[in-house]
Amino acid sequence: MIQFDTVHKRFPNGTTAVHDLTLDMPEGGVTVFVGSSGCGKTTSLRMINRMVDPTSGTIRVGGRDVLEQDAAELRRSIGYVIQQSGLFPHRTVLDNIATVPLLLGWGRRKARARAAELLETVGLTAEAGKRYPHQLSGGQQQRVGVARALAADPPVLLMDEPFGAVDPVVRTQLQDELLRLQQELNKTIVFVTHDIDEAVRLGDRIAVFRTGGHLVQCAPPAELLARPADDFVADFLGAERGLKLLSLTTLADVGQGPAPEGTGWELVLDAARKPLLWRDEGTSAEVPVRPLRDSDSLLSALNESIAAPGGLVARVDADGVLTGVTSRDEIHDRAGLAHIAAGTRLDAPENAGDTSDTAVHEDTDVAS
Ligand SMILES: Nc1ncnc2c1ncn2[C@@H]1O[C@H](COP(=O)(O)OP(=O)(O)OP(=O)(O)O)[C@@H](O)[C@H]1O
Repeated sequence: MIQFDTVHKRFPNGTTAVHDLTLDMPEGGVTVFVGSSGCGKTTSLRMINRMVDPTSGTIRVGGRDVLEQDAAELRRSIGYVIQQSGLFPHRTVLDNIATVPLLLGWGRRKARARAAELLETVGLTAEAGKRYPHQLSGGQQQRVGVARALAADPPVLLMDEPFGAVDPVVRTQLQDELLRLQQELNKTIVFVTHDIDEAVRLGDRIAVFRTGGHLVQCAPPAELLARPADDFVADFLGAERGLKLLSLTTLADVGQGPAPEGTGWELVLDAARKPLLWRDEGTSAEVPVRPLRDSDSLLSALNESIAAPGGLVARVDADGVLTGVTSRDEIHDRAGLAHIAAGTRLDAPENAGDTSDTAVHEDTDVAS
């Protein structure tokens, strides 16, 4: 859907922001750009909708060279979300969302009906639509920003640190919303972030840049975490990259057995068989329990198995009813398998063709 072919951007002051970038972004996927500050992520993103034009090279969206299209028209056909939401302060939320449909000549009634529908899609009430942006929280404003970008149903969405300015709890909620929306809408999304955890959570593929606008590696999150192309990528992913990898595997196929009864730590259930707490039979000491579902990650399970007395994790179904317990050892074993699977994926015969776009550059041409 989006193709960069040896794209170079040098600003008039001599700064090379993007260095010979070649990268394909498939339709319906989320590609996340990460890298240290000033490595060219935003410039690369902004060249897609011609807010910045490349010095050389070609960018195609849906097969068409962006430089052959009218810049304003192109921008209206591509959704764009930025960190501070970029909403018009003197227009109501509803009118903000209706901006692009109105520019496209949809007519006021149809544009507002579409805006009202989108308010609901991003989890806001109709009442919020009548307010002005400053009357909403930061997280709500970001939701409006996403709704506005989706208003004309563009196939491509560019998101530049859209959740960078909200607290971690709201950030997680917004990420969940985006994942839910993406399942429904299947847009081609390019997402810029500083936060590697956000990248791992949201990305189908992660492109790691380093200073001077060099792409170092582009690969699916599991592959990136298991097989970083070089020390730069490994350092960027952090010392806990092994744990991050476990956040990508769910508990679903980890075995479970009956909860212990009669001796040591016992799992106390309510009348509906929902876990309440762990209680020590001998001392009557009580410890809280955090039951996990099949969709929870191996990382959450490992965390809970360390915190839980006896190293047992309580497993529940979608209604919160106990299905069994899993031991710390079983979780460890599955974690080891997840690492082996991710680390050897490319060596498997059926994957003989390398699926990653890895470009390790030797020169260190930083901004001059
Ligand atoms: N209009 C401009 N004129 C001159 N230099 C620019 C301009 N815009 C960006 N740059 C420079 O280009 C380089 C890449 O900037 P860019 O904003 O793309 O990086 P980034 O990876 O998005 O950074 P951050 O993570 O800090 O937002 C930086 O050195 C920046 O100072």
